Amino acid sequence: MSEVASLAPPRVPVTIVTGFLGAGKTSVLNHVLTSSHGRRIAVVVNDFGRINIDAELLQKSDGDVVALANGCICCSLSESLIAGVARLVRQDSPPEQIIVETSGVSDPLDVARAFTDPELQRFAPLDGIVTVVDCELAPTLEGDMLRLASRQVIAADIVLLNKCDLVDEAERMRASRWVNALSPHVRPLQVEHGRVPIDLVLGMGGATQSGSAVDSEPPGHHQHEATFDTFTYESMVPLHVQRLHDCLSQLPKTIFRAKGIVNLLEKPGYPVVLQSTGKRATLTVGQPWAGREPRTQIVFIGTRGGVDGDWIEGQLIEPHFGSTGRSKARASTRDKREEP
Ligand SMILES: Nc1nc2c(ncn2[C@@H]2O[C@H](COP(=O)(O)OP(=O)(O)OP(=O)(O)O)[C@@H](O)[C@H]2O)c(=O)[nH]1
Repeated sequence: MSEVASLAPPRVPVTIVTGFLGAGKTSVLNHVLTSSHGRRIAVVVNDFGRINIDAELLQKSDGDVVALANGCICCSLSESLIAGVARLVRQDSPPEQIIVETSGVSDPLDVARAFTDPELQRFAPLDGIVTVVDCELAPTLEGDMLRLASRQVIAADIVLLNKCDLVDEAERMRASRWVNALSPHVRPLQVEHGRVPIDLVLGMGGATQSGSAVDSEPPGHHQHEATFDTFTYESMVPLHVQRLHDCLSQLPKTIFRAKGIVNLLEKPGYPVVLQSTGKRATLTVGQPWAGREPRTQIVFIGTRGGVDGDWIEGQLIEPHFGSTGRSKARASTRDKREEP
């Protein structure tokens, strides 16, 4: 009997954390991972850009992190998601819970659909979908961006109205009404910096709302690659803080998100974490590079055709580096994907 039990795959519930670009998904994840709950949690993080910056920013150092980059787990990386979850569950000491952080361009119902696979349902059942909303930015979205953000809310079992510190009561109510109009069954929870009660995210006890929505949604209704572009700037040459500041302050509205690790001229020996969402940007000094080679890696994400890599490079590359020095020093890429 005990032998049979040990041969059966463990059942590890999966929570999907989703939300628009920069809404605060990684903040939620870091809050959960660093809180004292005594549970062993593994995470799958997906970044749309070529480099998985989120994996770098996670406050988790053991092996229970699966990083999937350069695509979206709701479409091009769906099989990698399934394989990653399977690997986590089948390891010698499997986690008690898996959290999947989608990229900001993901449609969570498509991610959830991967979990309708009977085999996956057996060992990694979907527990629920948590959608993080930036209550400052969400009401300003339009067109395709608004449609995507709306789908993320419609899919939610729980909605977190994040960044409440940045808005007044009237704006919080506005964001709250927007959520309720889309999804009358959820009561949005107001939070700051992703600080959500842990039990709300872990052990939701079955994907009631998301489960039924998944079944009723037709597949293949969206194409991220048709909607979003990314550009990755990479360089070994230290970057002047003023250049970075000037670039960020002039970013066109078509770029929603920039994030990465910066090798700043003014801060030798330390990587500096760049976070930029909408018109806000922060730089935070990280732990020393130690053995790592200092380099700048910044991913820019925006609308299709709205991310001008040449312009970004023109802003960031130090003018005293001639063309030879530049080509050696940098390796930026307009992130390539299959055309839809
Ligand atoms: N003021 C304020 N800033 C926040 C809050 N939550 C997150 N941020 C900041 O917003 C930026 C984006 O937060 P992340 O948690 O990385 O957002 P994300 O949704 O994971 O971003 P992507 O994965 O790129 O889509 C970071 O600079 C955070 O520190 C909040 O409640 N208030």
